[in-house]
Amino acid sequence: MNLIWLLLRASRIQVAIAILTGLISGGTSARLIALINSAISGNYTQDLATQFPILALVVLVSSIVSQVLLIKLSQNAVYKLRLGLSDGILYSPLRHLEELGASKLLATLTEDVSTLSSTVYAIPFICVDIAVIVGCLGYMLWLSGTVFAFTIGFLMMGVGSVQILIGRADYFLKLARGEQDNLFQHFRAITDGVKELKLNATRRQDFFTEDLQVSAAKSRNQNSAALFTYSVSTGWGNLLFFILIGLLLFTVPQFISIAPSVLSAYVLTLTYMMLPMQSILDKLQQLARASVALEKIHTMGLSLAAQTENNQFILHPITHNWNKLELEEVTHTYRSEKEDSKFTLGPINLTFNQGEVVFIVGGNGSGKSSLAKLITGLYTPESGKIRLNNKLITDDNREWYRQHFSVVFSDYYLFERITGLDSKLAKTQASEYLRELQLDSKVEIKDNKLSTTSLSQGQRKRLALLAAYLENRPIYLFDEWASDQDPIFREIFYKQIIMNLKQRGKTVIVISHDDHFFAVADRIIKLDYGKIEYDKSNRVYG
Ligand SMILES: Nc1ncnc2c1ncn2[C@@H]1O[C@H](COP(=O)(O)OP(=O)(O)OP(=O)(O)O)[C@@H](O)[C@H]1O
Repeated sequence: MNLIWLLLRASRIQVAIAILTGLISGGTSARLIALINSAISGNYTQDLATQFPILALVVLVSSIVSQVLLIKLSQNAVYKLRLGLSDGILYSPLRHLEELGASKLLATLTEDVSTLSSTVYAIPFICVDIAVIVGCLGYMLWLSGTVFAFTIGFLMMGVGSVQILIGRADYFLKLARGEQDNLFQHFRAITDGVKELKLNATRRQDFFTEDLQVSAAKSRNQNSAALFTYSVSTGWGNLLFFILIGLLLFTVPQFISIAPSVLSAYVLTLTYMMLPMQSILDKLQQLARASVALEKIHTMGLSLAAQTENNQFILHPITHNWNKLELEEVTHTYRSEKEDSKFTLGPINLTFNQGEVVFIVGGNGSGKSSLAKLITGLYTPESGKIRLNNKLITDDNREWYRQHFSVVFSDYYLFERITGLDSKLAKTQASEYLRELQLDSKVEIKDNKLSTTSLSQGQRKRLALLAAYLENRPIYLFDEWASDQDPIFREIFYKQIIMNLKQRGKTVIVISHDDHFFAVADRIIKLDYGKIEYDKSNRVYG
């Protein structure tokens, strides 16, 4: 049913027209059958001969119009679905996405979306099939109420029994879809961990036989069980038609008197109905896969339409001249299944001022990167408040707040498109920094795009730095940027880039383990097990 909503959301009027033309096609098909039946029963007239091509043409035109409309609608629905789901992911809270994990998100974006696309494509055909069946049922009712009551009673029992089989098949499909997430995780291990797997034959063997093979076999068995049950239900559905025809021919006439013309019309109509019935039964498994996919998207909390985070930032320009950014009793907790292994960052009380260079230091796992996500608004504080220039940051303005930051995370992503190259000055600066970062012989910026991103890790990180630099935001945050750079670039980073940003009035927050360069900082904040150990001015050294 949710699938029908997908179509309805695309355009109600077009759906209504498509259904109407579908019904015309179904009704005319039934009229055509009645005509054929009349002709076979010896009531041949010139009138029937004239009606025949006209009715055939109406069936053709109405079914084509209905299908064309529904195909357009379904393709539009797929288009909206793809964009909606990507939007749903982009506007889901970061923590929620981290908890879901990349493999589940990828499985949904590829597997579930393609399942839904192929099913939505089948809906037009199902609609026309249903219209033909409705038309045929209408004709049978008109032929004889008593025989119709028997037929419909039998068909309902038949549909009930087919439904039980389909329910069982759906159960296997759900299991198979669950296993698909594990398979995707293993596929990621193959692509991301190929070096480690190549280097260690035992690990490769164990991974292959105990993880990948087990998961692939489960997926195969569950899919086979589902497909097997579906084929049984399709076969059973077809058999029921023959049983019905047999009962009408040989048993029912013994209890109810049926005119031979009615009987032959029934048999002819039922035989005609078998084709659309079979086609619907065949497509049921596609529909079931689609509802599993939709349920999966739903339970992942990835809404297809509703945006979970507010994005009204466009309405308000960002504040380039600000005085202070305050974190007041801010906390964030990573919960795990074991309550004793949870990690709590905070309560954190910090104030950042414009034009300050602040270093955040601390041991591995002390909470530096998590604090960076809280400061930049990527994590919503569980408790406590964040204020920018005394303005409280809430769900309504968090998107706007985030636009104040330019960040290079330790697990950064390098986009080809560079923003902030609008002025001539920015373009000159970009070329200067490309030269200084020794990237000018490797990379060019053309039409605001980097000519390549296939570079060494260190070079890619230098490009990420350049991209962030050019964004020209009021606050910069670098998470262990210099960790994999050679001494020359460390020097350029700490002594030129950071200083240049400071001179431009930017606030620079640097997460660093480079104690050689601590003198660059105006202030040093040390974290220990999620708490601030100290927050002290560094000016005496500077
Ligand atoms: N995605 C996550 N899911 C669950 N727990 C997490 C996650 N990220 C971090 N943690 C927990 O939070 C703690 C702090 O991690 P964080 O990455 O903030 O530390 P860090 O100081 O930046 O460490 P490092 O110097 O190694 O980068 C970790 O010890 C871990 O227990």
